[in-house]
Amino acid sequence: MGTHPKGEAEIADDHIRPSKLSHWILDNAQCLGECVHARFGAKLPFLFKVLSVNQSLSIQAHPNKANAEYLHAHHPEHYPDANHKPEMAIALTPFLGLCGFRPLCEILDFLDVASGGDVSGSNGHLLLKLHKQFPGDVGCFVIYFLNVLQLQPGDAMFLGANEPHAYLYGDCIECMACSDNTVRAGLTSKFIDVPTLCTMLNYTPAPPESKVFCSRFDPDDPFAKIYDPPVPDFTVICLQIPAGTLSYTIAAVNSASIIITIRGVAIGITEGRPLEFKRGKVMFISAGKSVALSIEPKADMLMFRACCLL
Ligand SMILES: O=P(O)(O)OC[C@H]1O[C@@H](O)[C@@H](O)[C@@H](O)[C@@H]1O
Repeated sequence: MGTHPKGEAEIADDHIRPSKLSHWILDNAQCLGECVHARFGAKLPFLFKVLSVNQSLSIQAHPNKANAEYLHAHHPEHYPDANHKPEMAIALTPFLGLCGFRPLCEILDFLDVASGGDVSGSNGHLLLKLHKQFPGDVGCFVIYFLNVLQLQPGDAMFLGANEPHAYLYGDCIECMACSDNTVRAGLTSKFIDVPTLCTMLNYTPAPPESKVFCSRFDPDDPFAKIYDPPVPDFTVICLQIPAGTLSYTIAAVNSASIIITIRGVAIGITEGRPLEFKRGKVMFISAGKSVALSIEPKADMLMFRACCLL
């Protein structure tokens, strides 16, 4: 959901022309909000996704802005744009991922096991699972160097520049800067750029709990939880409206936003027309616009909203 040329959003509303989101934004640049427009130009700065990970995604890291510009200029065949790609994953189901280098003592313990020590707690099940998906791929051994994170629904991890990571299993909401620059390390048949990877990685060891990204409650809205990473490109707001609530207003923010409904049903009125919010429906909301919802109160409603709170 966004305007990256590799997967552009189409507007599925017969009343609206042009139907490509990027073209509509160019014609209606005020929808982005003044601050976003001033900072990023007439472009939506973020990409929003739902990932359903059955087979593990590649072990990878994303370049910072300066490195992304360099890599795109010198190797455009591997680095398709000049933007950085900080990203955040918020678990929808129990979710397994790798993130950042483990504390050194843990890595040393695993090496000890490999040379004949105790074999309990060796992550053998995960190793075999990955090896079944990617036979012979040395990336399978990365589970002994990177933290294995088990996230519960609502938990998040933020992947800043140069942070090694992988998504191994589960469903998540993902938001990132509008880019597709990935430097891969393993668990993939795609291009792996070892020299670039080795020079850029964050090698600082840290415990897994330090890799779980904390959200905060919105003082103005008891139903909103804000995931605000330390980058300007995006923020994600989780809206969870309890069963029994009949109405709720999606508040105006000063940037464009994209909102996806995960659970629940509601009718929103915009420009005098009713729009149905239900599982899988995606709405684009212009900066400064609010949407009043009439909610089907039998069950709770869960929505995620990507925006840019500058
Ligand atoms: O290019 P590959 O290795 O398939 O990785 C691409 C994947 O990268 C991750 O960082 C996420 O942004 C995913 O949404 C994306 O699908």
